[in-house]
Amino acid sequence: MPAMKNMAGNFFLVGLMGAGKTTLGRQLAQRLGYAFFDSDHVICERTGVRIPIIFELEGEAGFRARETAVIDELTQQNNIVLATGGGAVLQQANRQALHHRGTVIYLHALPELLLARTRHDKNRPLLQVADPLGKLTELYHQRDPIYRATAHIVVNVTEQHSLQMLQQLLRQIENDFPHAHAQR
Ligand SMILES: Nc1ncnc2c1ncn2[C@@H]1O[C@H](COP(=O)(O)OP(=O)(O)O)[C@@H](O)[C@H]1O
Ligand SMILES: O=C(O)C1=C[C@@H](OP(=O)(O)O)[C@@H](O)[C@H](O)C1
Ligand SMILES: [Mg+2]
Repeated sequence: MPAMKNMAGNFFLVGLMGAGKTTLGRQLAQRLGYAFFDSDHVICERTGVRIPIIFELEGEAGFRARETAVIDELTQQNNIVLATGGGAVLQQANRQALHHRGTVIYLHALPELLLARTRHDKNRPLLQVADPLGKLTELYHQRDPIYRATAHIVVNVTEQHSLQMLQQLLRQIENDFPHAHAQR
């Protein structure tokens, strides 16, 4: 029953590193006139350090605990767009909060494209390895089924630029959830 799907008016973006969650999320929020949040940015603002430092000092587990707290807090708002970090769906609590408190959009992209978009960035600790394509392929196989199970909408990310991606995303939201942003 689409009209009931997203009473809170929220949109949550999930997907692997480099899919464009942060970029497209900001543009979607601007288009809808919604507030935009990125869970990674909120964590960095609150800790005062970049993500690699959190991984270094507290390990991935420490980062995940902070991520879960921030996602629980942010998803309780209304009329927001939230770009999550790629690993947010690993925690059951996050999957529940995202799925039930808004419309979840999975930006699906293949490892080769994700590599092209992340290869020069040092801010993603999980990809600072000898074989980042191998790592992205491994993460893709682990996480793709989880993203699909959590999402209400799957958008295929291609080489098209972000404004074209936004148009495609808006069309899919309209088609699949014509009432999804009725509270706007
Ligand atoms: N449609 C696009 N076309 C080309 N580059 C893009 C596009 N969307 C995002 N990017 C670039 O890809 C990189 C990863 O995007 P980002 O939004 O940070 O992804 P995520 O938050 O999913 O990890 C950034 O350098 C961004 O500028
Ligand atoms: O996939 C992951 O586990 C991670 C993705 C990152 O966010 P982006 O998906 O925005 O790059 C960031 O949360 C952290 O480096 C861990
Ligand atoms: Mg991001």
